[in-house]
Amino acid sequence: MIIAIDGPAASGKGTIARRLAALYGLPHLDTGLLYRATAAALIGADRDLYDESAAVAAARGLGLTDFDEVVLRSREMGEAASIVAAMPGVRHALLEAQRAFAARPGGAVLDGRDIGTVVCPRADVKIFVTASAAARAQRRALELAQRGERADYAAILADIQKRDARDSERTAAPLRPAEDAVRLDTTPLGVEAAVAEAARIVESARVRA
Ligand SMILES: Nc1ncnc2c1ncn2[C@@H]1O[C@H](COP(=O)(O)OP(=O)(O)O)[C@@H](O)[C@H]1O
Ligand SMILES: Nc1ccn([C@@H]2O[C@H](COP(=O)(O)OP(=O)(O)O)[C@@H](O)[C@H]2O)c(=O)n1
Repeated sequence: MIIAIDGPAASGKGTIARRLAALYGLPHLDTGLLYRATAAALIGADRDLYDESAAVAAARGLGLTDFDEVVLRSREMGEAASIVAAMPGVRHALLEAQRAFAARPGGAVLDGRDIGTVVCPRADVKIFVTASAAARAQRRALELAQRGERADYAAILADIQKRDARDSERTAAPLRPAEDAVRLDTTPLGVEAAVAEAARIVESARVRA
């Protein structure tokens, strides 16, 4: 079974994807880390983030496991990731590895922006996770504060809105729900309720299959 989870920044898609993967015994790929790692490689090599050929080379050089999540999950890296993610060459360089991950025997759970639309258009289950920008900014502020990163709510809200706009308005694989995705608004839901609702969506897709 392939489960595709998409949605905007800090909507809770990673949390839901990890929990569904554990529930169904499936491997999980957080595809945002690929774009974050591409950006981190450019920054580490002191290259311009808008240099598409350097970004493509960085994307091609990535493994799927060599991630330092402490560095990659910073605010700065989220913003940098969305710059390189708008480049068609970068998306193309990362596509095959994501599809190969999804094609593992037994299936997989992938989360990102274009899993249901581009990476796995034939996924068995597609969930598009949303939440209000205010709820997402609050969650991300709490997450960053827990990790010891300075977390100014207003700045995080502005970051999220800018990144949502860049991700939705780009021409290469923009953030949007697949036509056959089920939408899950987690604004009023805690983690447990959101995961339970996502599991219910998976179960009803399995009944239909
Ligand atoms: N339904 C929820 N209610 C409250 N907090 C949540 C919920 N879902 C996720 N979180 C928290 O919000 C933050 C962002 O969630 P995450 O799953 O990483 O989002 P995304 O992968 O969409 O960026 C994390 O700290 C997570 O624990
Ligand atoms: N499948 C994906 C995953 C992430 N991305 C890009 O990578 C950035 C970081 O993604 P992420 O999922 O790690 O970010 P959060 O939603 O966790 O804040 C996004 O803002 C997108 O620009 C993408 O374009 N396609």
